[in-house]
Amino acid sequence: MAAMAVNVGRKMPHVLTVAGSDSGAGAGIQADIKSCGALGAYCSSVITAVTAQNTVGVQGVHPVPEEFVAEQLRSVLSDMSVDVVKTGMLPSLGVIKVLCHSLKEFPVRALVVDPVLVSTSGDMLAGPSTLSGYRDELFAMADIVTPNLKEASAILGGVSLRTVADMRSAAKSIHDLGPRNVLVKGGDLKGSSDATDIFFDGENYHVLRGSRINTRNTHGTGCTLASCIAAGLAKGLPMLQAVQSAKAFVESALDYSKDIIVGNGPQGPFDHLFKLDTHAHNAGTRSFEANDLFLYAVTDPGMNRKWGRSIVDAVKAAIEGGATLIQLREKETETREFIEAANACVEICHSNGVPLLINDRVDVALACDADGVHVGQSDMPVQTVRKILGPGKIIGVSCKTPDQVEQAWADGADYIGCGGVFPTTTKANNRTVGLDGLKAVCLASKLPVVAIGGIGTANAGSVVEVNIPNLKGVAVVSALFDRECIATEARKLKSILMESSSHAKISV
Ligand SMILES: Cc1ncc(COP(=O)(O)OP(=O)(O)O)c(N)n1
Ligand SMILES: Cc1ncsc1CCOP(=O)(O)O
Repeated sequence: MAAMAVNVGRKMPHVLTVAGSDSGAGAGIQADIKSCGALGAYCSSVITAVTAQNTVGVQGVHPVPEEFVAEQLRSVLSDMSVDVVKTGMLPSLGVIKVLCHSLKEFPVRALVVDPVLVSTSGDMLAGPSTLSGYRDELFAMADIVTPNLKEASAILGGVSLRTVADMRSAAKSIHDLGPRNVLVKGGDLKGSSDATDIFFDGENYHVLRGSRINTRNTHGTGCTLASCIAAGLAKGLPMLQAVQSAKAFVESALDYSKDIIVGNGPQGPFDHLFKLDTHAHNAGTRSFEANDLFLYAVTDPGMNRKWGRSIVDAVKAAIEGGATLIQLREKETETREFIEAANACVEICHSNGVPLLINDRVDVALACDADGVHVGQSDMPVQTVRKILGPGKIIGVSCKTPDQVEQAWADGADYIGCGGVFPTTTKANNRTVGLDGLKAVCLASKLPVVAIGGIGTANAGSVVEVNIPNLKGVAVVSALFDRECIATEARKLKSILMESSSHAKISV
């Protein structure tokens, strides 16, 4: 709703990265900021060293004086309500001591330690005294430590790590040094055809298998994984889930970026934001804006049959009348026909700058390269949908309660559909939550919300009057598609929404 567009007073999930700058921007601070941004967490940064590096290797390291690291830490931690601190390159024992001191003065919810000792090109990034600083001071404060095989070996005095069984015992030995959880990353395990990591929480081992992506663009993988874990924790995920979704993100990003070319050296960076490879899938997908929810038109095959219209004509008419988002909710349409219609609708929607989502059917969304999917509480879980569709797509989820809203946020949904706000005959056996239920959902949600269920010209104004900033619009089925002229009804509804929101207290 035009007047519901301002987000006031929302606390952002916040990660502070304490790490080195990588001039080539594949790793370090630059990778951390991009990763957190891609996952929807704010990322502040304390720079511990400036490095001169590129895709060939590290040409120079210029540590930042310890007192100035301390000053940066104080600036951020005293002001910005940081949820999670993530560490990368800590170039001296002094910097580790400064960090431990700051974390005691300004405690945070979680500490993620990526023990950066050696760069992927083999260059040393920390001296021997730093290693003792990790072991003797920082690990005891850490919620998770994420060494690769070389780092795990160095931490444990040079033990050789050649098998998954070795990784398990390394995880246990590192856990004995104090961190609550350990992730030993096996990406470099010789002779392994996949990317197996071992997660140990002090009681249970979890073998996390992933695909090995064949690419030179792996620079910054460790920084990215640790930052994604930190972002997940900042968003409220439990540790194992944060690790699993971070691993899935890194795998998708490596796969997406496998053919991009930046620099001439043996190790290239990858694209955290899924934007650079214009030939890859998801390219050109329009990013989600909450105001797209303003007038959300949801199709219905029964209504189209009743009025003798095709799906494509119905969608064209809704867009002509001003719909800002389309969902194909084709419960009874055969898959072949559904995909053909969806392909045509994607073209129409995109040439009009309107995103298109598919209800429930992730396979159809993939087949037609739709902008995303809307799922309900008993459909495919949001985390699974995200894994399949990747981070660039829009995922909406139906929620009736604050608990469901909390889960949707943690799972990485983009918006909430809340309803039925009013009784409806379009969806059978659907519990009505009323305007009070809608308010409760909006107040609990950090995500934008769209109201659905029994909404039309007669009551759209009362929905707008709920007047909570993250309520961004109405989703309607019968008020558009069970009418003689879809475009006319869309225009009427849109002008009511615009008029009512101009009276709402919150201004644009
Ligand atoms: C925008 C929007 N909100 C809610 C729903 C309902 O989805 P779901 O709970 O999956 O129910 P069905 O649509 O599958 O009957 C929706 N489709 N769109
Ligand atoms: C799909 C759905 N989810 C909750 S209510 C509803 C139906 C909305 O249809 P209508 O706008 O015709 O009431």
